[in-house]
Amino acid sequence: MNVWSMEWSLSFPNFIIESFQITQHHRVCNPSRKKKSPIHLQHSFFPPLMEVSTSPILVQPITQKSSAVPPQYIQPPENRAVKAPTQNPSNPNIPMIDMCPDRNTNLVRDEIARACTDWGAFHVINHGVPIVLMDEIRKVGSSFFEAMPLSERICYACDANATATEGYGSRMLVASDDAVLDWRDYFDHHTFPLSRRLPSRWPHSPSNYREVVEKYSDEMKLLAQKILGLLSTSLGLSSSFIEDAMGELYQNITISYYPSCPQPELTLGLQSHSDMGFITLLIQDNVAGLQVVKDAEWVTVEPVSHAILVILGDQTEIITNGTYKSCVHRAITNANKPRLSVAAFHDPAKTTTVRPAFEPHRYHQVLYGDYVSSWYTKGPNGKRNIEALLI
Ligand SMILES: O=C(O)CCC(=O)C(=O)O
Ligand SMILES: [Fe+2]
Repeated sequence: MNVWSMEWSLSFPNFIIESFQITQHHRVCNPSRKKKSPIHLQHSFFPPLMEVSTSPILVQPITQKSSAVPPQYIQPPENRAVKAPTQNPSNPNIPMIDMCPDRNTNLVRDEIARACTDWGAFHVINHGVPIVLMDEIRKVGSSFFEAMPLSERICYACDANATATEGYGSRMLVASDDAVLDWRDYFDHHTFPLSRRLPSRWPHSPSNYREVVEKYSDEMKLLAQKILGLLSTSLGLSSSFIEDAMGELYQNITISYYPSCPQPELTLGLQSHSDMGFITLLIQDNVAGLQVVKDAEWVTVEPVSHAILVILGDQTEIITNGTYKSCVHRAITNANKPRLSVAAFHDPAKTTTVRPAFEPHRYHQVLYGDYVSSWYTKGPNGKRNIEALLI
């Protein structure tokens, strides 16, 4: 047993029992089979400490048990979020682009080009995605985390020993056992190609959960294709250039839930990173927490309920030869309210090689599968992975 687990066991003995039960529940419940009652496992024995020396699996149960942040969630001082000045003229709001079909396409394209050059991220409105659908996915997502009992939620736990598996978890970005943990739980859905889409693995409740995620996934794919077309033409490429280079589109939808945190000054909801793929389309609830880097400063992306945030990923930086940079972002925590976001990631197949569209190449070409493996083994740490490809 390491020192950390000893301290943990002294300060949080109830939680140790509970985290062990979570692991056990995961093994016995399968949402597609008849539900088994977890009751028979509860308090059946006190687990030996050796077996529970790993970190807790989920964040949400900690917040219900403790007023202190466990040591594994404490960020080193250089990574902590210092409060941004409320009004800072060098920190303007992220660009807002009106995609209304009545607008002149050249104008929209120019605005997108400027936003991609200056920020690597921008809000879109009048994007064509029904606002009711955006509200519905936020609603079914928060119902999963807040209305479904933990004993049922845990039936959907992802495989904690593999990376990027579908389901309910907390450790997507964690590269090693001694990495600082994110103050976030999530549900990850595999949605495209359709052969990966298995709604029976998604939450059964509320009753419209699966239908809403499917519809939302279809809408996000259409919007992603539209935006990739505009990115391509804004660089003088044919409108299908990036989509063709991407090949078969892989889409994951991650609903992130950031519980309120007793010591937000010590933690991060999600560490600083850029997304691996081409573009991410993100919506948030009305609780601020997402921050992006602009001119070496962290800027908060204020929630706009009907807007969708477009975040450029590393493959877009590679294919545009660095004309458009991927956006470094993170999520901070707060002491008062949980926060929810829904991210739709659009990536190539792992067998696709991505290379710059312009000469001379400033980045090495990369097999996307290799890029993903390096991201998961080294961890994101801002832009470390893409910088390794610079020529
Ligand atoms: O929750 C957010 O606002 C950010 C989520 C995110 O960056 C991610 O999942 O990659
Ligand atoms: Fe991200």
